[in-house]
Amino acid sequence: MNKPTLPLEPVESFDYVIFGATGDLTMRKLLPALYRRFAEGQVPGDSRIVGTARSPLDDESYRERVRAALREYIGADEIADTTLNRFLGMVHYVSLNGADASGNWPALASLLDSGAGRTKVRVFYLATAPDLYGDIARNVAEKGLRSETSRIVLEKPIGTDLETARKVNDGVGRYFPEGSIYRIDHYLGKEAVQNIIALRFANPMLERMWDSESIEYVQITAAETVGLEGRGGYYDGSGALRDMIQNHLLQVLTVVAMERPSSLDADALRDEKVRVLKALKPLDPRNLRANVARGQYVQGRAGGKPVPAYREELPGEAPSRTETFVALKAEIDNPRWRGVPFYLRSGKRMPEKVTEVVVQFRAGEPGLFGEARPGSRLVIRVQPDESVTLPLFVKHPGHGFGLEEVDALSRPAGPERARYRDSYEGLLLDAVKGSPALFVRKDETEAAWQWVTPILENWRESHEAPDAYEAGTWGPDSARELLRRSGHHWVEDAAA
Ligand SMILES: NC(=O)C1=CN([C@@H]2O[C@H](COP(=O)(O)OP(=O)(O)OC[C@H]3O[C@@H](n4cnc5c(N)ncnc54)[C@H](OP(=O)(O)O)[C@@H]3O)[C@@H](O)[C@H]2O)C=CC1
Ligand SMILES: O=C1O[C@H](COP(=O)(O)O)[C@@H](O)[C@H](O)[C@H]1O
Repeated sequence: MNKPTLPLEPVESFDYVIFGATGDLTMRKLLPALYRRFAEGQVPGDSRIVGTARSPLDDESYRERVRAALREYIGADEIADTTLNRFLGMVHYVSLNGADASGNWPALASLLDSGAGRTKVRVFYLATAPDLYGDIARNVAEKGLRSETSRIVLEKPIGTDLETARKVNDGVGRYFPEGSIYRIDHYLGKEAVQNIIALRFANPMLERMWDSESIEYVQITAAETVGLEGRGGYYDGSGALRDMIQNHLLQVLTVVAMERPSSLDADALRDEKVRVLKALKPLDPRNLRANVARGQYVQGRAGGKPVPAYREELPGEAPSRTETFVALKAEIDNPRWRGVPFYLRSGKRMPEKVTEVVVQFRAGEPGLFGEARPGSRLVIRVQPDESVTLPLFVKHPGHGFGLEEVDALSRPAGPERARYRDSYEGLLLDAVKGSPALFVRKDETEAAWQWVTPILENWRESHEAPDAYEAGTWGPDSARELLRRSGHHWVEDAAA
């Protein structure tokens, strides 16, 4: 068997232009990802990273910020001074209001066109508020910055509901063809999420059992221990449904539920994913509580320490109805999945940081070995550690037919297995390579919003507050009730 390795060949030289270059996302995720790829030899030294934002900085002062950020967000033992200095040599800064046509575009254009600039791959990465995306795309195009090989990467969120998502998509789509628009969802960059595709379609045994006849329900959980982390301004206008479910968890659901694609090409994959999103059964707004639980954390504990309530973490005194937890029951109305609940949940201030997919197979018949054996449970752990487990019953060694459970499928992954430490690393280079398979197509985003928007509207109109849950717990009782009604329970309750 060949040992699987990630291709680490260098990509071709590029210019990465980041809008929002002084922001948290750029400093915490984008630049560390580019640095690591550079340090491991994938980024040619004549590439350039051009930061833009309104702050009046020059190359040197911006480089100092980048240096500090890399030291903060990448472990000191991972940074060699010589490598860091070479990386910083690739970094430039142009002070620019991306939404303003009279901004300093000539300076950016002349920097990009200098040297071999026009022949390089050019990636525009939009890491500002999304309501600026249309204006930035227009200015990039009208100021002549788009080249033959340009791509534009859009950070989430693409809008805050269906209408605003369409506005963002149409705004950018006026200046860039869909084939060059890369909507990033960092969950698709996670090794274990990609592995679901391999597990499902490289194992005929699993592939044949992957339907309502064999599977009783699926749970997809993304739990975080953190609270607001200073992002209250953004989060309070968003909430867990927009922040995690509409994008990341629905993307994971598409990978779990899609039909076999005709190939691994971007459009073949995305055609199948969008079919799943379009087959999601609309939730009945008159009976929403039967299918959706939402919560907001109150004081409790995290990491063994007392932590404040969500409302206390927000600036100002105003009460908030923003949900920090959502659990919902989705159904996919197609022949493969009809009648199989897909339980999705995500929350802040949960007892542990864990993202996993649990596929619960149906129970067996009673008889030969006494009572009916519970159905097997395939657990695909995405993070913090990556693993795939499928316990099966075997005969206990010795006389008689006592049974015991053993792990039939197990792929524990220590850090040594994961070549990319962060999912942005692979995705940022995929944009350079012109490989959009792990990015979200316009119709996918809009189909996801189409399904989610009525829930948001219902919450807005109902004026009901989210259910309280103590920080450090698995969410409000309503989340457990949601499954209990169908005779199911969350995986941690099953283990208790
Ligand atoms: N932070 C995170 O972990 C994540 C963030 N996101 C999303 O990414 C986007 C950026 O987030 P984040 O970095 O946290 O936000 P920040 O507020 O930290 O940064 C915003 C950036 O945009 C720049 N900016 C604002 N207005 C303009 C303008 N008119 N022209 C050019 N630049 C401008 C700001 O710089 P200046 O003021 O100097 O212009 C700053 O660099 C948001 O949409 C967010 O929702 C998505 C996933 C995770
Ligand atoms: O997009 C987001 O994701 C993070 C969680 O990402 P993960 O890779 O750590 O699971 C979440 O904290 C943040 O609120 C959200 O905007």
